[in-house]
Amino acid sequence: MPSQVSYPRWPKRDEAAEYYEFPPEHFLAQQVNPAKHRLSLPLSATAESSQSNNTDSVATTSGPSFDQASLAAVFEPWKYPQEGLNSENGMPDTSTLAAADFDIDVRTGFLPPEPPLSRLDSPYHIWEDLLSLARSSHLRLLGGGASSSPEGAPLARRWRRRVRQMPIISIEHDMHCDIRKARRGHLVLSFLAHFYLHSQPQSSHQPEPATSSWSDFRWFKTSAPDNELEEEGRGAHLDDIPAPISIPLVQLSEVLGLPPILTYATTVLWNWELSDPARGLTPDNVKIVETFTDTESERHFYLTSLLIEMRGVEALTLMRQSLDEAFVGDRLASKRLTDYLERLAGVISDLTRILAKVRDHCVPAEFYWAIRPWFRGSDASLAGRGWHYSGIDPEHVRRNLGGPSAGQSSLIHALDVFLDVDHSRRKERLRDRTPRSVDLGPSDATFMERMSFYMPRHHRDFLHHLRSLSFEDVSQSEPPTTTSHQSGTPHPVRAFIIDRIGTEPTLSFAYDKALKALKSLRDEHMKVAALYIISQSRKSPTAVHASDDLQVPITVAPTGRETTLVGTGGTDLVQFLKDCRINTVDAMIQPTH
Ligand code: HEM
Repeated sequence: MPSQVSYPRWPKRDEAAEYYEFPPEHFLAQQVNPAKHRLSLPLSATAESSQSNNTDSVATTSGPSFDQASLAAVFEPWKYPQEGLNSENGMPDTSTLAAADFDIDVRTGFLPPEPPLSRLDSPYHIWEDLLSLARSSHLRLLGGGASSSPEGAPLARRWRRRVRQMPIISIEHDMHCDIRKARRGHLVLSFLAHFYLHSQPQSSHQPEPATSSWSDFRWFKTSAPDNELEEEGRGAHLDDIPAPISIPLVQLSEVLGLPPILTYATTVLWNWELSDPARGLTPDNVKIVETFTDTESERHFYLTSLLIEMRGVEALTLMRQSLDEAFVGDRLASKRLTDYLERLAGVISDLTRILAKVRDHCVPAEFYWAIRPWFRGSDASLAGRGWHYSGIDPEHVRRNLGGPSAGQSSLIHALDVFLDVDHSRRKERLRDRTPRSVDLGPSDATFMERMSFYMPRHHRDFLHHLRSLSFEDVSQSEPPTTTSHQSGTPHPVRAFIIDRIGTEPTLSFAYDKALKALKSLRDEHMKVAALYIISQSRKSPTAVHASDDLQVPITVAPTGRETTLVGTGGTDLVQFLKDCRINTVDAMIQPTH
């Protein structure tokens, strides 16, 4: 008997939501007891449901920002499910943290099946209030320098004091066992942490306000310590996350399996709501909730990734079906696998088109100078010493964590794992590897491996599981001639295809086609990175004229002309992106096709 493991159901059309034990036939159970059965799970489920109401939304968003006609073209012919998503109506119930699952939904992929909460109620409303207040308190990067208005700096300073003075709220009221609250809590606290740290002036004193304003009375009439200005001036609070944020943030991070910092999951996967709850999750009905700058550029930046995740749901389905076929391994399976790989190439091309459209509403200079610096992680703290989590870590302990990056998208990692793109450069390839300009040889912890640390625990587990899948035990009668894992364990899809190069050339052609599409995605990504980061770094921040509110001091971004550009996750950017592309090409079976 196979060992019994509980996973979420990939729901059929009308099944009730529940967790169940994988049948031994399913590819996710084949590790323990393979049995040759073809699975015919539906491509997408269409359960009917109603939408949860988000009437308490505090969204600061405008409508969807993609050109809807061209967006529709990208999402055609695949139809994103129109139905609402609710656990009462045939959806897997991911609302409990007790579920041993990969938290991947058949209709929403790595996105939660229900819209994320857009506001927490008592007692956590205090965090929400401070987040709302952050927007009206003139918080500027590095204190705003000369661009700050006379009343701006004291307002911001008082906001930071309020953060330090807020009560420490236990997550044990109900947040630790409610995943939607836990996600929203992580989002709010990590936004607060980044607002708090990155709005502090890095040096010298800020000008005092000429007069008191109405809001001074309303929010801060009780205290205005004289030494506060001096404290911030000498950097007393730099790189220090106050206990009212750090304690619940670290606790929630443990619950969610995330580091205590802003991540891709926080800014994208859990940062959306529906314009019209009745219409369900569709590309033209989703909008971003939280931003640092309240700009269209920032919303569109997150939205681009969100739409990629949505379109990627079909890729996950195709991967699952392909693995089923590779497992069955008969002639019909080869035909089906060829078809799935061709379709996967089409989906990846759609991802490329969505990525390219980031240019439509995200202004490069705004992104580089006014938005991206808010993402800085503690590994890029200007003082270069990491962040201290007060109330959690001893005084001398500093944590070095990277800021959010779409490199943390489990979807792109899943594509790499499924197609056997090897970023560690440790596996055997069919040909000599393409040399890199700086060949560092195999690495133990590649950037991509490190990035998985920034994914929610269940998604990281899913990738680990996908990586460890092998049908070696069932194919002993027909052992693969080529191994692709360092350990010698055959990669299920690649080994299947390589074994049939001579007899079924269309199969390897389709596999390479999917890899070519992934390479094109990386080509486009490099163009985007060149536009949004490399070329901006060569300009002056004074070129940012988006609005007075976005004016940033010259010290805020990496100094004007960096010799080695560093990504948000701390990588040598150009070299790294080139390497990712090289590793994609190296996975191809017959790249000259
Ligand atoms: C304006 C848009 C974007 C810019 C400027 C940008 C920039 C970057 C940078 C600087 C890196 C280096 C890693 C690091 O963060 O340290 C990176 C990596 C990465 N980004 Fe983006 N990115 C953008 C959009 C996206 C989107 C929408 C996705 C897909 C959801 C994405 C997926 C990735 C992936 C998977 C990596 C890891 C390297 C790779 O697999 O090729 N990026 N990006």
